[in-house]
Amino acid sequence: MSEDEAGNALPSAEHHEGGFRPMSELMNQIRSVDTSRGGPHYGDFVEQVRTLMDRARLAVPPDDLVQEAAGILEKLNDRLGAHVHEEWDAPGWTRFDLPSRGNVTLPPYRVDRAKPDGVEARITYRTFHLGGNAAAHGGYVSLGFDDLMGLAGSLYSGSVTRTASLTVDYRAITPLNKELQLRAWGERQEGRKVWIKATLHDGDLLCAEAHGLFIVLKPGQP
Ligand SMILES: CC(C)(COP(=O)(O)OP(=O)(O)OC[C@H]1O[C@@H](n2cnc3c(N)ncnc32)[C@H](O)[C@@H]1OP(=O)(O)O)[C@@H](O)C(=O)NCCC(=O)NCCSC(=O)Cc1ccccc1
Repeated sequence: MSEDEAGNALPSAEHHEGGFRPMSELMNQIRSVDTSRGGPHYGDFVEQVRTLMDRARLAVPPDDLVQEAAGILEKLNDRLGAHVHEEWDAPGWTRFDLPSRGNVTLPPYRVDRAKPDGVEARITYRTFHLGGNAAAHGGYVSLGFDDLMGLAGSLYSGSVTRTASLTVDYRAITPLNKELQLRAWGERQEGRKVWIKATLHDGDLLCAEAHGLFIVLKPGQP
């Protein structure tokens, strides 16, 4: 994707008017959102991109394969570049039928429960998320927390929130390629400030826990 195309992918002024307005529309009118963007095989595409990232993390290919892969990917990126849209039109936030609502940049998760009193999800850190010594990278653990704590913050407060502060305590290594349990819930709210807690478990083992301050956005705030 060229820089021009990347520029086109940024939110337009129209969509930024009212801050996270499309997200709040999504929270309020979840049933009316078009979940078919990207078509019936979009999930296969996301899965192949994820697998490519897994392979890229650990593969040691010979140079002829490196060149072949780079050539194939360059052609594919050129073709995909012709179909880049701005963020609110992309399937990567509306595909609730897919892990992480179709957002390939997030660790894949499935939400089992999302209510004002809390969110429960199953999340899998993959080979791509390797930090070292078979453990997930702490930044990706934090990414999973941020996304699902943001959801918990919005449901708890009934408004769209942004992360102001996020603290993660890493209690045990987070394993890869295994479904883990992530829970996030609101603790209290004072005005626009919403305090959210979260845990990440591998069965009975607490891998990490987090607490964060989320701020309810004012009308028009980006
Ligand atoms: C909006 C805000 C967070 C707050 O600014 P404003 O609106 O101007 O509000 P103001 O500064 O007046 O504060 C209000 C009250 O809060 C307090 N307080 C504030 N901060 C702190 C603190 N750190 N620590 C402690 N307290 C703090 C502050 O003292 C005040 O308290 P007071 O009322 O006097 O008692 C701004 O700093 C910002 O945009 N930061 C960047 C956010 C960003 O980029 N985040 C990452 C991307 S989001 C994401 O990824 C999530 C996501 C997931 C999934 C899907 C979608 C999204």
